[in-house]
Amino acid sequence: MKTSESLVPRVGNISFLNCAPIRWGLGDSGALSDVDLVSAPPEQLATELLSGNLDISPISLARYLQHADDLCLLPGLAIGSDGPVRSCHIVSRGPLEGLGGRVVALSEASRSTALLARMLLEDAVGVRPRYRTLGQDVDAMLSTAQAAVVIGDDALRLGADVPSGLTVHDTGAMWRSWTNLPMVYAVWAVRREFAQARPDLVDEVQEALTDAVGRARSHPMEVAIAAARESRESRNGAVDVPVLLDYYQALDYSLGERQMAAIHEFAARAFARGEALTPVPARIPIHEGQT
Ligand SMILES: C=C(OC1C=C(C(=O)O)C=C[C@H]1O)C(=O)O
Repeated sequence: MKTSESLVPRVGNISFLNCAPIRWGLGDSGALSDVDLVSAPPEQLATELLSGNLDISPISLARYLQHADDLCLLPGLAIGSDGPVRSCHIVSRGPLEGLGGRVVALSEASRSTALLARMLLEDAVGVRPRYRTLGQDVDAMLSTAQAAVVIGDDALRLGADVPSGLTVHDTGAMWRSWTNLPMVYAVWAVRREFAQARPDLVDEVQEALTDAVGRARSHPMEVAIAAARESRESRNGAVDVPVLLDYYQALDYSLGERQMAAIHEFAARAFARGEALTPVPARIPIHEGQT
């Protein structure tokens, strides 16, 4: 990728293992030197993008749908799964059917999975729990709640080694059996102003990210080894290579027709429940913002 003029785009990257393949791919191609890559948890990236400190970033689908007027979708890229996702779970002490009137703790790190879990519990399982939003610490969450909704590396670790007495319900699998659709947890978004001012840079970043995903897909073992190393260096604890190989098989970074249909379905179901978000996100992504 070669950036035009001197402007270096400020690009977000989720600091979880779900984006380790993209970090690996950007490093492999050398594109890392053409962008100012900012790694942080998803909610922090959303704040930075919406306040103008980032130009392009992954953002939880729920947040994107709340701010669709200010953002454009970057075509072709998302974080989702067609079935189990392995890192977005409802963790419970007993069956989900028993959660009526009980407390379910929602991780403050999540917007999409938190909303999805509420939809699944109320509209698919048919229970009405009470919710409390807490910092993502599974032990602390489960000390005051009957179930917890968790995402990212903590959830991945938990699903790979389930503590006794707990059941892990994968929200990707639940959404798939409810709707027959893949789930899109996050999309890449561009500030509308930036998309209008620098469509050339948006295209370059989009190409670099797509290329990174392709490179990572062709080197699964190298990616899993690099991600395992990354996890050992983080304060949260190691994730083993076989777990990561499975994880990257489950994760889908594409945003095609089926994923767009899934976004519409998610938005429509959430809107019908009274959520403050746009029910029909722009179907034609980026260049629509330039009219
Ligand atoms: C698959 C994941 O995708 C994500 C889930 C998000 C959410 O629930 O709001 C937000 C961004 C992504 O990190 C994950 O975090 O495990």
